[in-house]
Amino acid sequence: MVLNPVISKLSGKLVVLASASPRRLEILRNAGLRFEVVPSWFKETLDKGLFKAPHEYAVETAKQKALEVARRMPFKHLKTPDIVIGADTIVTVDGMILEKPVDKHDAYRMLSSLSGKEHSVFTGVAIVLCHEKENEEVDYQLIDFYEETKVKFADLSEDMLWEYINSGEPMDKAGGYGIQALGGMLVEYVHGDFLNVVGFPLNHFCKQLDLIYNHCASSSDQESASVHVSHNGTHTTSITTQPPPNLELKNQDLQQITALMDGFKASKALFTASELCVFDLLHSRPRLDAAQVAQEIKASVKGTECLLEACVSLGLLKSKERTLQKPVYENTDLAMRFLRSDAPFSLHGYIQHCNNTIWPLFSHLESAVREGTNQHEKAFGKISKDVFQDAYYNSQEVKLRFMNAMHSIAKVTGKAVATAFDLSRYKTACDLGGCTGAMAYEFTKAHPGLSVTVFDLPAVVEMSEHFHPLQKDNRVSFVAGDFFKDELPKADLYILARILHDWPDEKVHILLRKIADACTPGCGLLISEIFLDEDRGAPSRGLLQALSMSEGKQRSATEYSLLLKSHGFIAAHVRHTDNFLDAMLCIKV
Ligand SMILES: O=c1[nH]cc([C@@H]2O[C@H](COP(=O)(O)OP(=O)(O)OP(=O)(O)O)[C@@H](O)[C@H]2O)c(=O)[nH]1
Repeated sequence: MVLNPVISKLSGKLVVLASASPRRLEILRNAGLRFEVVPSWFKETLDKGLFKAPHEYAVETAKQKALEVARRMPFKHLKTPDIVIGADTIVTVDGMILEKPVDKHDAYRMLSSLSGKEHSVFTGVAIVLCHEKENEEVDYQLIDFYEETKVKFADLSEDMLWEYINSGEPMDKAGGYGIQALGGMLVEYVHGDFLNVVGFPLNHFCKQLDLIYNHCASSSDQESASVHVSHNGTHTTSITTQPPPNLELKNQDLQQITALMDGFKASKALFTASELCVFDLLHSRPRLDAAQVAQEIKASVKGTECLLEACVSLGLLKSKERTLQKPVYENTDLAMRFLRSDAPFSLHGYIQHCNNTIWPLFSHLESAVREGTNQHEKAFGKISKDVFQDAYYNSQEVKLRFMNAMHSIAKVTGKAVATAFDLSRYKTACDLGGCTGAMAYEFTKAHPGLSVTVFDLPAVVEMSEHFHPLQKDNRVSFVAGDFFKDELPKADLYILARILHDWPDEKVHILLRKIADACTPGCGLLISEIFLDEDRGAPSRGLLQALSMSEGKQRSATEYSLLLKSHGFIAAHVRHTDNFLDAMLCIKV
């Protein structure tokens, strides 16, 4: 017989069936398996609402039944089994999970819900492989799978129902019937494994043993395997071999955790070097040693030495050893391009903002999470009602720092956003909240026929000329106003770059309504944001940024397009730019 070699693989092993079901015992005995029966004490009380699909509930119950026996045996039976098998059978109909009826009325409820309909029978199976270690501890490797069989019942009259219930057969059976006995008379057809309905999917079990013992997952194999077998058009069987709980210390995992734990130290080292203008100094005077750098930045030699060495380890500086002399330092290419304050793509302004604004907010993250509120008061000693009003109408220093931060991000991201779409049909654009105009200049550079009006708060427009490029472009102009309150300049393309994430949906609707009112059909609206993946699992840049945001939230491209759609904008294209920001072009219909 074809399957016998698989069953024979278990000979000589202590196999335990963790089940009180006489049907399971019979099915496995008939297959020639030799085993002990130790019924599980696990109470079948898992919360069904916690499972996405019914089979997950059956599999989890099977696992718990088998694990309970595997863990109990070494203590109560003073022997460790090699293999423990657990199973759980359920019936599903109309979104309900039916187990064994608790009384005759429950049996009536179940059987009448099955009458004249097709239902599914799922049996979840768990195989626990026990590995005894030298110190007498036991490792458990868990393999689980499930099988689905479809069964159709004939129409059942009340008389038939009660006659069957009064036979006593339904009481210890999932769904209230035993297909192998009187219950077989109620059934019109069965699609799939008959024994699965009775309580144990023997064929699938043997295939799984074959996988374990003859193919990939030997009992000592710690790797996971996943195999999906499709039997026929009516049902699909899944086999999932899962790794045991991983008790081994893997260096790669440890490195991942350490990198996360140390992440803040790396950020702070970068912020400090940037704040102390180390990268600017080493740009104008490369190859200084630690004492020379310390003197220039007015810091201690010891502290500077540590900071420089840390920057070398982070790839921001290079050190050159000199025989019998102290090492000297210079910027790496990365520092030259992004960290010196006069570099074309300098992030210096944004780094200062991170250090002075984001860092203090993050140091109160625990309170922010507990309270769900902005931690401005704790971090800066005063309540914040509106981050922008605070940033712009606070001290001159704070305002400049904030504008610098926005400017550096816009310079780094501007080209990718400006060139994401063909905008040749637009002649006039309005960059709402366009701050220093850095993004607007990228748009006019990329689109020769386009003029851009930057619309921002009066305090911003007043300062914006400090940031204008040397070669001024008269296609960029500035208008002062509040986009929530004032009339928007007329344009056939509106740009919202890094604006919407700062606001809750209510405010986004106010702004979009104003833009929609200013638009004629065919006008464009270009939004640029970090678009979260649709399952909101990434990118972490966006998700981490959300932790310190006051009122706003990060959204996926679909979430943005739904907001826009409600104001008559159809999302025409979405571009993931690989830069800081993604972009979406919408058209007013
Ligand atoms: O057609 C049939 N359908 C179902 C059965 C039997 O129903 C029970 C299902 O219950 P469960 O999976 O919880 O298993 P228990 O009997 O409680 O035993 P455990 O100790 O393993 O929890 C099962 O016995 C099926 O065989 C049937 O006989 N015919």
